[in-house]
Amino acid sequence: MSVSGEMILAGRPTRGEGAPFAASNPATGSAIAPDFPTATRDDLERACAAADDALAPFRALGPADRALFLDRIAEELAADANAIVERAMAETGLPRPRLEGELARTMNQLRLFGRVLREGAYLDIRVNKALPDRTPPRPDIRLSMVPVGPVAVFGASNFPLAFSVAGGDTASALAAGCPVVVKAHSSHPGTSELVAKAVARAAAACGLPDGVFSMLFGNGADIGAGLVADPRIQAVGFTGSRAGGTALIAIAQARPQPIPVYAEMSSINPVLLLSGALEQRGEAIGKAFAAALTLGAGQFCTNPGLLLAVEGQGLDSFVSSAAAAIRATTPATMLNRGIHRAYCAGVRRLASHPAVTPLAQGVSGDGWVCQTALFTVSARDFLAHPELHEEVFGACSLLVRCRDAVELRTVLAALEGQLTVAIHAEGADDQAQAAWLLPLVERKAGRILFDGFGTGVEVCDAMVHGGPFPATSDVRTTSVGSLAIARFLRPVCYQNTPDTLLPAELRDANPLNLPRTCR
Ligand SMILES: NC(=O)C1=CN([C@@H]2O[C@H](COP(=O)(O)OP(=O)(O)OC[C@H]3O[C@@H](n4cnc5c(N)ncnc54)[C@H](OP(=O)(O)O)[C@@H]3O)[C@@H](O)[C@H]2O)C=CC1
Ligand SMILES: O=C(O)CCC(=O)C(=O)O
Repeated sequence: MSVSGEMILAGRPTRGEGAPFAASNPATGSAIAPDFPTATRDDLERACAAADDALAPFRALGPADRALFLDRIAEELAADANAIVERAMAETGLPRPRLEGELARTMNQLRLFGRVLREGAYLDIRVNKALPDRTPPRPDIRLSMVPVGPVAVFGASNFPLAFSVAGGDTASALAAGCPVVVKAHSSHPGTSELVAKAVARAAAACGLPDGVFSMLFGNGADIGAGLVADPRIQAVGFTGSRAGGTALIAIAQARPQPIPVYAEMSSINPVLLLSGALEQRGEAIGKAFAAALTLGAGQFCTNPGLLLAVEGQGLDSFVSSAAAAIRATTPATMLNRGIHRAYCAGVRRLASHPAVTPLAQGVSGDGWVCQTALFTVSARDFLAHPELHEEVFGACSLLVRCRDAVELRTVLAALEGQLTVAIHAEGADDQAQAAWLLPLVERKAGRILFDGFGTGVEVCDAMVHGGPFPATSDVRTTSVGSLAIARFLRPVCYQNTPDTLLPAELRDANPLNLPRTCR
């Protein structure tokens, strides 16, 4: 399958009529053919109208048939795997093994939601049968989940497959029964086209209504903002910058009918290095930290951007080992000019900050490459300068040196919400300190992990990839793992409803054989 510059408009390959743009190869800075004409307001209108029309028939399909659709998307992606990976390599500068792994993860996510649909627990079916003899009598009351309606998904630049056109947001929204309109990320339009065509082929093969899936090219301020404002869109999935996420939240809140925006934005993922762990294995943790920091040029929202540790010999051995590993890191190509520019500006800001001292820098290079950087600051200065708490997206981290555990806790308390907090602990004293810190850690992050780093999110039932603002805009949810489907469902209760009028999953005979709570 070749890239031709087409969007998917209500299930069909369509050439936009708006101003065209081209992708750039971040390794060379040169444009990659072809041009991608963008969507017009009319295209946006058609995509949203078709999505709205598709809602009822897509819901009526039932979980088992939607599972077949998700499995079929995975098959279509597998059939086009080589073309998708090669185009993504050219558009993102990410290496083949990373993209092959990401494609496999994308297919597994789709299949995971297929399993979720077949198991049926996501519907949280509750049946309270009538109690006519009770005083007062209880009516028959039954609850199930329904799709919220058409969902807008914004592809992320840093995961061109797993968080993009057929990524976790799209997979979980489709699984919930919501038609999806994707606003493609302009950094990888060719990859987006290939993936969108795979989704469209799957939809056609499953005989689904046209409007179940659309994917539009266009800039954020116009097509992106228009999509969130469209009255037919009922929820938004987004991964990207804090500025972008908060802009979309403002648009969604200003609508006559406000809607939820599930935005995953900014996180510096504090790593707490407790004294016992540093004394026992400071050197090994230093090496492991440098590897986690530089993975994918640090372009992960789970990147370890902040280290908190108490001064001492263990910390010294951590620092010398991490610094040596960082000095040896070769420059890696970043995703695009904007992300490279923002990274360089962030590193310059830290380097020129009077309270901050550089500890190590990686090898530098030409072009849009990431030169790894590690800085340090005292806890006192960190607390006095909130601007040091901001994310620098890329392989840059800041070590906060604390006088004692109480000061470390004070620093942690001053931080904003996070996706992850990692704790390195060894021995009884560290365990006791971790137990003392955990209630605070729980308030800060959606995922707490021991003796590791947050990069590399497992896609499974127990995963939480979320957290308090600004990590995400809704602390109650996750964008990775099977619980992500809950973002796109809402409960509906049926009272004294004739059996034949109930959704199949609520009928007395339980024809779909799904689990239910009956009391
Ligand atoms: N924490 C994280 O997980 C991530 C953080 N980032 C951060 O984001 C920066 C830029 O990266 P990028 O991926 O382009 O993220 P952006 O947030 O800039 O863009 C993401 C998507 O949102 C759209 N968008 C952005 N602003 C608006 C707006 N005001 N109204 C409507 N749509 C909008 C963009 O459209 P368009 O580009 O067409 O305008 C794009 O499709 C990085 O330097 C990094 O700091 C990036 C990726 C992940
Ligand atoms: O590490 C992961 O797999 C998830 C990363 C992520 O969500 C992001 O970087 O935007």
